[in-house]
Amino acid sequence: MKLNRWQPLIDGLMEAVWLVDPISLQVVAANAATERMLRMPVTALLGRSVAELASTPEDLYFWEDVAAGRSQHINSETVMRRGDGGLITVERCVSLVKLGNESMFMASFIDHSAQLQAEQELETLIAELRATLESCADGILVVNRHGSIRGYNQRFAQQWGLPESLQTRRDDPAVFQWLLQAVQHPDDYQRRLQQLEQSPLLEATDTLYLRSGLVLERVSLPQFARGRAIGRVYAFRDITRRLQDEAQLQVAAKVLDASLDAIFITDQQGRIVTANPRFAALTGQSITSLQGTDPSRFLSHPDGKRFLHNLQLELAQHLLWEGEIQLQQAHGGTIPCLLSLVRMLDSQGMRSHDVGFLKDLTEAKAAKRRIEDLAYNDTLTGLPNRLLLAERVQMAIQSAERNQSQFAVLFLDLDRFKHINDSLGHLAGDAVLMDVAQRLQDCLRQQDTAARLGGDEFILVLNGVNEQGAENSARRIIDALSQPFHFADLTFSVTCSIGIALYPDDGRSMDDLIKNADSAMYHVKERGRADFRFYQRQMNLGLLTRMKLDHAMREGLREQRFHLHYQPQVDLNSATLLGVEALIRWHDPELGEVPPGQFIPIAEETGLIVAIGNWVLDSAAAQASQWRRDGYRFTTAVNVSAYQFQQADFVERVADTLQRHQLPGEALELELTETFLIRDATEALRKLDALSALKVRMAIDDFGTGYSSLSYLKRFPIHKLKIDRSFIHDVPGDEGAEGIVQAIINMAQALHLQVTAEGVETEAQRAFLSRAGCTQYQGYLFARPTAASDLAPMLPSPAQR
Ligand SMILES: Nc1nc2c(ncn2[C@@H]2O[C@H](COP(=O)(O)O[C@H]3[C@@H](O)[C@H](n4cnc5c(=O)[nH]c(N)nc54)O[C@@H]3COP(=O)(O)O)[C@@H](O)[C@H]2O)c(=O)[nH]1
Repeated sequence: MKLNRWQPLIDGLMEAVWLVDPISLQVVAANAATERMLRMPVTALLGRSVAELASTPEDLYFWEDVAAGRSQHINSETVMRRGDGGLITVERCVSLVKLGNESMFMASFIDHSAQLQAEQELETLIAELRATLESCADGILVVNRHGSIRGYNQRFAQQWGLPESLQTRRDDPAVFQWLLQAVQHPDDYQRRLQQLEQSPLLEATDTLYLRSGLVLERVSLPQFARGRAIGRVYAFRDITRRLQDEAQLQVAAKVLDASLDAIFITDQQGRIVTANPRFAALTGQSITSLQGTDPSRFLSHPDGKRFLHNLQLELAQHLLWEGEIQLQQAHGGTIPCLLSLVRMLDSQGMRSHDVGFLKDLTEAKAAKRRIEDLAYNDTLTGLPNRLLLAERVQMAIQSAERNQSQFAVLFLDLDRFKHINDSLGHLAGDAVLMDVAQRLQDCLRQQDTAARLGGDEFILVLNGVNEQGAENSARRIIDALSQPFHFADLTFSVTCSIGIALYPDDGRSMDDLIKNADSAMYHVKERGRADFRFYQRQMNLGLLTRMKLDHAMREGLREQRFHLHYQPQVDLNSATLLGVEALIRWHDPELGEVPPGQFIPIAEETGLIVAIGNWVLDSAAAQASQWRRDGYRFTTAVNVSAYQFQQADFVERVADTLQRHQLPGEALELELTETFLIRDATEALRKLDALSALKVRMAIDDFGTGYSSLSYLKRFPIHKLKIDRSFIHDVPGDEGAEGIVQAIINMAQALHLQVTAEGVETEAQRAFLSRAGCTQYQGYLFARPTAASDLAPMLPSPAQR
């Protein structure tokens, strides 16, 4: 074929080429490149109409135009169908060429499919990269090696607050300027950028503080292409929150470390994950050894296992448990602690951690105990104070009410305690008080209470005792306190006075009981101290009554409203009058006849007893002197109060009285009580010796009710014992009373003392006393106290004078 001679020409071409007959518009030749491009043999093309092979309208129209002579050339991109049915994009160029003397259309095709695919793939890649870039949580900025911006993502724009206007135009200097003004330290920022530009291979991580408050971590990595650095990628990570969290964690860690509370944190399984140094110190374990352990092994509670069960329930329900526990220590001890256990939940509401806060209560408890001690106990002696005493008395009242029983309140006051303080100093005084407190406690049973009211005043509450029990205790206490006290190298003695009030007869409240016991104690003081006394109703006349009586007594003295009665003291067998006892009487125009048992105690309290006693002494001496002048030789006895006896000039006054009334000393008998002698023995002995020198007789009144000690009877110049009428009242018949009366009589005989029985009212009493060896008596059996003028018939006849 003639066309074949062009075959080698087109076969040598790289592009796919067809030769098309201009008349038939059929393919007359196609080269091997066509075969490769269309994946079909050339033979499948030869002789075929180009219109038939056209795959697009453009190609079809072109070949129609060629056929009509309207066109001879086309060069554009078109689509061709391959042998396998696939379409390829080609750039196709058709021109009419002269080959020798023939004209021929030459169609050449350049396959753009691969390029197009590469372009599409590149686009896809770029799109993917863009999507990746945009989905990245970090801000990304890419620059080329000259520093020009290649791209950045939206996150970057957001982080830096890049305005829309800068994002939509390409203006690198403006963007960089924006970045520069956004940082807090532009100079440092700039310097660092220059360093990075000068060192294209440098990998760096920096922290940038933006003015907006954001903190960005910038990771800068060189970008390589074919082994060469072609630019740099900056990744900006927002670490603001992380820094804040870290800062908060650091603060939290510091707080944990510095906390005075012990803190532990457990995981979901309740195992300790961490604990602070305070918890480690309290438990005596290291933090590492605590990790993984169950904190319940350190917690104990009186409720035992029930406590742990309840704690877990409470935590589950209220996410909080608070209460007092004992913290077990490694060495076996325990510490009282306040535990606050807080449950933390995760975002799903499940148990995440339990945090335990422990406050050591040791000091707080000690302080509380100390406050309670201070509130309830006397600081010096440690004995209960008035507050605690009130509680104890209240309990005693309740118990007595329940059991229909009694209890006793003893008011104890040390005698002349002020002297100890003044002469030996307050340290000695304190030592005595502490010693007294100890001795009192030693005397009491466990159910009793010894309290200190202050100064040298103590209150004792004896539960469930009656009069006898109270008396026994009082005697025991007086005895215990009479034992020598030692301070430094000094030894001295201390006595006390005790007043006793019994519940319910002497008061139904603490105040009443203490007040009445105080009154009774006061009477002990007045009657010579170092003794005890039960409260008697008249002791506590109201203040108004006391003041009224005091006033009336003073007026009575001025207005001579007092007078004396005399009661005979007679020989027990012959009834011969041997003496008389002067007894004061007072008739007040308003109050009427006031018995001495009522006004003498008040006069003793107010001190008026000295004036009254002086008046009695003077009046009795005057009467005795008169009897003396009338030829009678009996003695006249006068009662002397403790306070009166204590007067420094007492002996001189007696001497003066005797002298003024020309009365020999032996005509006067002074009746004293036992406590006078015991209280200040040396001073008492001095006075009694002086009175004895005046020949004045001394009788011990109410004998048997006090100490009744043989030693003082032997030491003192005493002439007579008067057996108290309370013993006489019970004889004959009461074995105890009989024994006491007999013992007193025997004692008096042994000491060569006279003995007078008081209050003899019956013949039986007189007969008993006679059998017992008593020689004298006084009492209603013979005569009541009576005026001197009425005494005449009873006076001894002149023969007996
Ligand atoms: N310091 C002074 N004390 C005085 C003086 N005068 C009296 N007193 C004391 O007052 C108390 C009561 O005295 P009084 O009411 O006078 O009672 C005396 C007698 O009346 C009473 N007595 C005598 N015999 C009987 C009797 O058979 N039965 C009975 N029930 N009572 C009787 O005893 C009182 C005398 O007691 P005493 O003095 O213990 O011997 C009383 O304590 C007086 O001491 C005074 O001038 N100064």
